[in-house]
Amino acid sequence: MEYSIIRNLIVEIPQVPGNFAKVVSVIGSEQADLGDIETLKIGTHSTIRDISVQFEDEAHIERVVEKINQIGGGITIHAVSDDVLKAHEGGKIHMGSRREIRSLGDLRRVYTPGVANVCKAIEKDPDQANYFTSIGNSVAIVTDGTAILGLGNIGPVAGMPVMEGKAVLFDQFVGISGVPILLDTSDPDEVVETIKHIHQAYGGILLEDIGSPHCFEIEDRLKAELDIPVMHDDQHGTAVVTLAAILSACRTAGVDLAKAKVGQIGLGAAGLAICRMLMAYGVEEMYGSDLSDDAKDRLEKSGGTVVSSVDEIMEKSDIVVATTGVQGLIKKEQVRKGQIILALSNPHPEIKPDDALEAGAAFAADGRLVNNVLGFPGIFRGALNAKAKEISYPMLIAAAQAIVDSTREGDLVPHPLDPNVHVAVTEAVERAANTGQVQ
Ligand SMILES: NC(=O)c1ccc[n+]([C@@H]2O[C@H](COP(=O)([O-])OP(=O)(O)OC[C@H]3O[C@@H](n4cnc5c(N)ncnc54)[C@H](O)[C@@H]3O)[C@@H](O)[C@H]2O)c1
Ligand SMILES: O=C(O)C[C@H](O)C(=O)O
Ligand SMILES: [Mg+2]
Repeated sequence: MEYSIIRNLIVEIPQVPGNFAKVVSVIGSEQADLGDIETLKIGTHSTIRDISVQFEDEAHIERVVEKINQIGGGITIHAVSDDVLKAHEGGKIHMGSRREIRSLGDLRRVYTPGVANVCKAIEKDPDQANYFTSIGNSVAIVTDGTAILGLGNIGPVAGMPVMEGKAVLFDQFVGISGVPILLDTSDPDEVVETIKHIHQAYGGILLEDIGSPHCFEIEDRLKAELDIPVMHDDQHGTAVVTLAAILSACRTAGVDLAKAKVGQIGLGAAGLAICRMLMAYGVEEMYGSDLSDDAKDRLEKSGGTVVSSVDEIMEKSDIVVATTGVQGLIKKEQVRKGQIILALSNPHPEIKPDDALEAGAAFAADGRLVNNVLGFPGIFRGALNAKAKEISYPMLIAAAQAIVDSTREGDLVPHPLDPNVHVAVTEAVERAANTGQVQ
């Protein structure tokens, strides 16, 4: 069963023992996936609950609603609401101010004429901008909309909810102001030129959901031409978290990563970066497959071995990572006993972790669990804290190591809401930026 829709069922349940269980059992017997339950109102005779449920499609929702309404005894569905859309009403972010203006004195300090002195101080010594503006705490989240999650080239405006989401994570996890920038061009010359012209307002540039192959040239050129940290999240944020998950799995399984055979399905932005990171970490046998000859060439040039098909990767590899954007690409029959399988495409993985485990995998995870949210916030916080001019390989390895160190024995990665992991990544990256060393 593929769950692609989340809805909230607002259900009134008369207070008779066993009534709530009847509702839950209908949801279970119809194979819908029960999520959070919130009590909205406790009355004398009945309780109103908001039950979050994942469904396959609209027909599935209708079936479950009808069955619940048929239970009888006063059990009634009052509304079916969409929690996800509700959470997006009005957008998820806004630019706020850090100073209140309550008096004319405040106005003169915060704005004119006081502000002119600050401008002159920065004109005289541009470094002062680090202390008297928000620049050093702001990161531009830049997309051209060409590889939004695994949804493909849906354009930058359709990708805005993802960019706003990244801004929310930046703010809540590490206190960075993330500012979405939507580009209506994918031409590397134009993208680089545009970002160069606007970069001065930001302490760093996070490139997000920019497709391959143009993402490689864009990132390389920006890194060379700007003296602030630039990182393509889908490449390096993903590679860091994937390396961390693989290291944790190897730790638990007692496997030596350098000696393991690793297969990567999909050699786009995320896939190629994962291969490069794993090979730099010491993996000797790195296999990759893609539909595009250019993508395969890039892997060969980076030192990996191209194989012809998904079948061959599944056949050969102890550890399999998939980042194709293709839901259900890996079949249960292709899974080998004891494999570690990370099917990282969002919103739908190449194989569901439960299916992979059922087919014999030793570890399996999807892109909701192994997600670059564990990496990019702390990587940028650490880089900004250190006033680093770039995000270097030792900084990325330090981030991966910090994620491994924050992972409980037996888990693949920490919980993304664990504030300790973002602090640990920040500190490790800052240390690596200052010393050039991982530890
Ligand atoms: N979990 C995470 O943190 C995370 C991070 C980044 C990307 N992703 C996911 O990875 C996926 C790819 O993202 P990307 O930025 O690398 O996109 P991309 O477009 O750069 O790369 C996708 C690659 O997959 C290849 N591909 C497509 N179908 C294939 C098939 N049947 N067999 C082999 N290769 C195939 C394409 O040719 C392309 O090279 C997306 O679904 C995205 O959500 C997940
Ligand atoms: O946005 C995410 O959840 C992860 C990643 O950046 C992706 O593109 O899928
Ligand atoms: Mg992304």
